[in-house]
Amino acid sequence: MTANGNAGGTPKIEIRGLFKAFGSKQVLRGVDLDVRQRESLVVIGGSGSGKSVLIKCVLGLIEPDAGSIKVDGEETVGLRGRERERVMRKFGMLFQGGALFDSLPVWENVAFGLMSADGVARPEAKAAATRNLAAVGLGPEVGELFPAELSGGMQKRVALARAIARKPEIIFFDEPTTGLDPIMSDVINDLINRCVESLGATALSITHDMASVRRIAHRVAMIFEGRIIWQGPIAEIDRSGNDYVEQFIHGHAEGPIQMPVRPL
Ligand SMILES: Nc1ncnc2c1ncn2[C@@H]1O[C@H](COP(=O)(O)OP(=O)(O)OP(=O)(O)O)[C@@H](O)[C@H]1O
Repeated sequence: MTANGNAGGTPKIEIRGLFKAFGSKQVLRGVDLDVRQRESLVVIGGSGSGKSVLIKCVLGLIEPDAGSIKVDGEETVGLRGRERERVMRKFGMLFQGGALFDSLPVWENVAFGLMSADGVARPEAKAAATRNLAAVGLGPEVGELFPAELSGGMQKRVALARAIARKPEIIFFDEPTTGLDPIMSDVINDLINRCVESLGATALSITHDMASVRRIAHRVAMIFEGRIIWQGPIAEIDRSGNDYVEQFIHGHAEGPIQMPVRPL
């Protein structure tokens, strides 16, 4: 992806001192992170390190115990009802697994938000869905199929078409390439870049897939034990000088990140 032009100004998302525990399990322990306007930031980290919890806090699906999450400079922690909806209107999401509605044809999946939240009439919504499907390389005939009739890669494309349908300012990608072969992963990464660029959107993603990170990230942040322990431009990830990042990007079992494994 090309480097982003706007490094200054108000961050699109500004996270400060974010804490979240579930019972006695402290997951986020003071996350500080900025996502700049129109940049693509990817959060990496091991399984269970809190990536999904972090993204859910930003989305308002989980209430943090402490801390601040500003979107365009506006505090969003604690927003409810219409105020929360107004912020949600800026967001598009591509969930792990696609999260398509099995009972609806593809075009209705793509047009769902347009019809239900924006009140767009069915014919216009269908035309918009067809345009969005074309943007991810799918013909209008795919719109008439049901999700179960599609391959995993096509489902991801449909989920991407749905994520961009309402022209969000910020798009969240949760493991966008999980379960795809390397070639289809590359197609999806490329589509993500094109969609984010053509919308002029800001992207916040989480993934384990380093090939995907290298394709879609302007900047990378690594989360470990509930804090951001390294962040920097993607061009610097191979010379981070950080042992945790080194271990993660090379996938070594040995290193400072220890997986608790009990003997058999
Ligand atoms: N609703 C919840 N209730 C209780 N514990 C939770 C809840 N959501 C997440 N956790 C716990 O928080 C920790 C972090 O989970 P999270 O899903 O954020 O990890 P992750 O970094 O996204 O992992 P993965 O890469 O495997 O998806 C885990 O130990 C998980 O069990």
